[in-house]
Amino acid sequence: MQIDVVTIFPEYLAPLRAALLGKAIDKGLISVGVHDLRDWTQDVHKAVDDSPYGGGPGMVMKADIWGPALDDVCTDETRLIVPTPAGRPFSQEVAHEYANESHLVFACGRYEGIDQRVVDDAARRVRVDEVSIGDYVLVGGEVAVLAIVEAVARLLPGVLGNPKSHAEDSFQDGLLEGPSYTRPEVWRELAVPDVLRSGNHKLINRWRRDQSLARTFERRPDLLESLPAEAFDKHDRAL
Ligand SMILES: Nc1ncccc1[N+](=O)[O-]
Repeated sequence: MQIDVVTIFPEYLAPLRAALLGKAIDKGLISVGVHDLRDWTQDVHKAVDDSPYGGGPGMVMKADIWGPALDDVCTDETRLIVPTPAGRPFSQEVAHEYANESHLVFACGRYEGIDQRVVDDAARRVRVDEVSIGDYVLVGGEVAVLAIVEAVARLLPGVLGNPKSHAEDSFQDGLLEGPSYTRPEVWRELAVPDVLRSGNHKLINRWRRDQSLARTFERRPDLLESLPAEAFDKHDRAL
């Protein structure tokens, strides 16, 4: 998978090459290009923004800078992703969608966003997604790109050591993951739940499912409501 990021803060994307992603890049599973938007400016001040039509606070990033940058970076295969608080919610399901793509381009907006015509024009040639990683306002899209790329990259075959670990991911079965434990057996007088040391895998799986349902019910009842009835077995319903 080829990932390209266009940003005015290329150094913000340095963590992409660290740790898990660094290994994926070394293995050739992912190649990452980070491009400085200012390379497409023509003026001596390298201006990338201007005041908004219609007035209002802040600055808007210019279409006549973004357009040429995306023309150079995007191909016919590109899925263009624009992180914005006004976007559709990013989720594990969307991460799986993106993991099937061959070329992701991320446009990082700063200030009050990017002139809408950039998205409208790009949509004539490539698939464009405006996505949000949460209902809060960051200063720019770079942090969202780091989050999205990490969520996508870990789904790629060969990136994670143990491919089975996706199966236990939170949200994989639509529920939150329950609690985990490891040695020592007792720590500050807190003992690991006996069932986990019983070796009875049927009981262990049942206990884990109950913990997952209870945690989801308590913290994210919305996830339970969005699951179809057949997602629950008769034991679940008895809870
Ligand atoms: N929440 C956000 N704030 C600023 C830019 C992008 C954002 N997002 O969620 O993708």
